[in-house]
Amino acid sequence: MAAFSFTLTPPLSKPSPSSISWTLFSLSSPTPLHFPTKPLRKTLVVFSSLNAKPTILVAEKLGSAGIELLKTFANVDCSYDMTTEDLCAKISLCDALIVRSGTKVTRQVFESSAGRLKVVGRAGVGIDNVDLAAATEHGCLVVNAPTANTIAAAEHGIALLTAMARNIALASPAVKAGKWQRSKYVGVSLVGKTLVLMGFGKVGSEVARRAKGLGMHVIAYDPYAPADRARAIGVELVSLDEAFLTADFLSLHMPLTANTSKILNDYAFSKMKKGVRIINVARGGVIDEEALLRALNSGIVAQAALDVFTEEPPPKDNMLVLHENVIVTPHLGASTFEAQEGVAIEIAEAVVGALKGELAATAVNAPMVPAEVLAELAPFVLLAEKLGRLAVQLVAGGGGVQSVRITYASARGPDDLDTRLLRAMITKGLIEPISSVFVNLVNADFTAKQRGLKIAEERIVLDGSPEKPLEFIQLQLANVESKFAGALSDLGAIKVQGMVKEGLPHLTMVGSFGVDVSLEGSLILCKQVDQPGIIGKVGSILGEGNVNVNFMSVGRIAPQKQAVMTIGVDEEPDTETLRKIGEIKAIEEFVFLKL
Ligand SMILES: NC(=O)C1=CN([C@@H]2O[C@H](COP(=O)(O)OP(=O)(O)OC[C@H]3O[C@@H](n4cnc5c(N)ncnc54)[C@H](O)[C@@H]3O)[C@@H](O)[C@H]2O)C=CC1
Ligand SMILES: O=C(O)C(=O)COP(=O)(O)O
Repeated sequence: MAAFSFTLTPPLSKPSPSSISWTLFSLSSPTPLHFPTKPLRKTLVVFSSLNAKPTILVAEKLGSAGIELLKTFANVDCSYDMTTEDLCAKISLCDALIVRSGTKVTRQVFESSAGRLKVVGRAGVGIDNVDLAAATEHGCLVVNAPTANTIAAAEHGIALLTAMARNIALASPAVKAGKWQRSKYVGVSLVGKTLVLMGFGKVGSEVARRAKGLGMHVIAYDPYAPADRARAIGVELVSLDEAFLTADFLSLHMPLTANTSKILNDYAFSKMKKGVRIINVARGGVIDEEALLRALNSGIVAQAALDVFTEEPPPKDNMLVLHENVIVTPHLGASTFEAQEGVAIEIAEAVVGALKGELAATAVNAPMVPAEVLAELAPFVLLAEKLGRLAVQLVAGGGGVQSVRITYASARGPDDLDTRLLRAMITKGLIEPISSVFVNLVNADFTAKQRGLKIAEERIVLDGSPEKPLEFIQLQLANVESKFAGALSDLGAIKVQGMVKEGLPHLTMVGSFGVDVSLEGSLILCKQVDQPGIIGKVGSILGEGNVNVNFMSVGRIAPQKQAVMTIGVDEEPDTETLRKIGEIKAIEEFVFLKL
């Protein structure tokens, strides 16, 4: 992110519903808008504060190092053990919320925030307690802390595995109660036994390393895991059926999703060897708990060690918890001092970064755009938004746009250009001027879909330097009428095209007319019959109206034929000035556009 700085400035487009607003990648221009200028230092503004510091609500216990870090940037409200009602009541006063697994961040929470909540930080891995669809619809970024508790979770998995195999959890209270029952607590050995890992991601891999050290034969079921990573650790990836058929111990390390929900069910247990032992430090919901109870009672499952439950805390009469062959812990996987300090710092950095405008590397509901891609795309990001704003203002009537065709011309191969950011900004430009919706990278595709805006993207590979990510961007809006007929292409679509020159966005084509104007301030487009004196007349009228002209350019089909004049202006002309321009005889049509 070295090429960017982040400033706190008012949003460009419209007032925010709260003191903090998300104006993703709007440009705040630190120099007066005169043309030509030197390239500006771009400032990406994601959140712009109109007044005080942002407020971050920490809803569950977080390591002190993380709290201290948050306090350097924001007002921090640590309110633990809130009811849903308490949370909903507070949330409209908060810009960010940090939770662990104990808080359900439901649609109701996002609705109650009334647009103020911009970041939810999950201080841990699993985000199954956050309604991601609702977050995205509300333009709220969700970030997590996916790495700092990996080892703790893996160590807890191994602790449960060994404690279960040697009956430690049962034997210990018995001894404390004065019972010396050595034959009752004879265990099973681990060496040479097959451990199946369901899910071979960060935690699964760390469990594998440790289990191999215990002499176990480790295999894994994970259709998405890279085979070379498994090979490097000496783990074979197997099919689901093979996993069920061969396991002596089966340990779960997958996220809870629609696909993994109740993946251990009656069918799965029916395939397993009699006497299999189950460990779950992932999520309660990946096991059909009633099916597990049946399998324990029938003897298919000899023992289970559970850290997580479908309902947490589980009800007091939960038959699994009370089962004599089940050992349990209260969701302790991530609960080591070291992991909690690490997670707290990881999430604090992610949340503060997101509030400052950095694209979080751990964003869960937004595309992750690497910093180097972001750096080179920055001027094009601005161009994309400006072209969108310009194109939609050329549409006649308030019906908006139903479809947009975006053409990216580049000397790079089609696979070497990440357009998600550009698409999001074009969507922002097309939608924001005609609605009250704030569009950002999180909700752009959702907002477009919701408004029935179809986006078609195409790439043209041009000769040129692949150093530059793009030569030009072109937008075409089909099936719309235009308030400026000169903006229509031969096929009747509104067409605008632009490129980046010296780091600044430029408009280079309107309809079939080549133009060249820096996309700053506002713009007047005039269509006229090409003849001497027009530029002077328009210039004088604007001068009389105290409107500073920063640039003029004329694009014509041929001498004495029709031409389009683009005039960049710093101030908005009053109606009288615009009326006078319209009265110039040779001018056939004109339009004033705010960028
Ligand atoms: N008990 C606790 O306190 C803790 C629990 N966890 C949980 O452990 C689980 C794993 O965490 P990480 O390893 O950090 O996540 P990860 O994302 O690194 O790994 C998850 C793995 O599951 C795999 N997977 C996804 N869908 C699958 C499917 N249908 N079948 C098989 N594999 C599938 C993925 O390909 C991935 O390799 C998560 O559920 C997380 O919430 C993590 C930390 C602490
Ligand atoms: O990181 C995870 O997925 C966990 O399950 C840890 O949960 P916790 O933060 O301890 O409530």
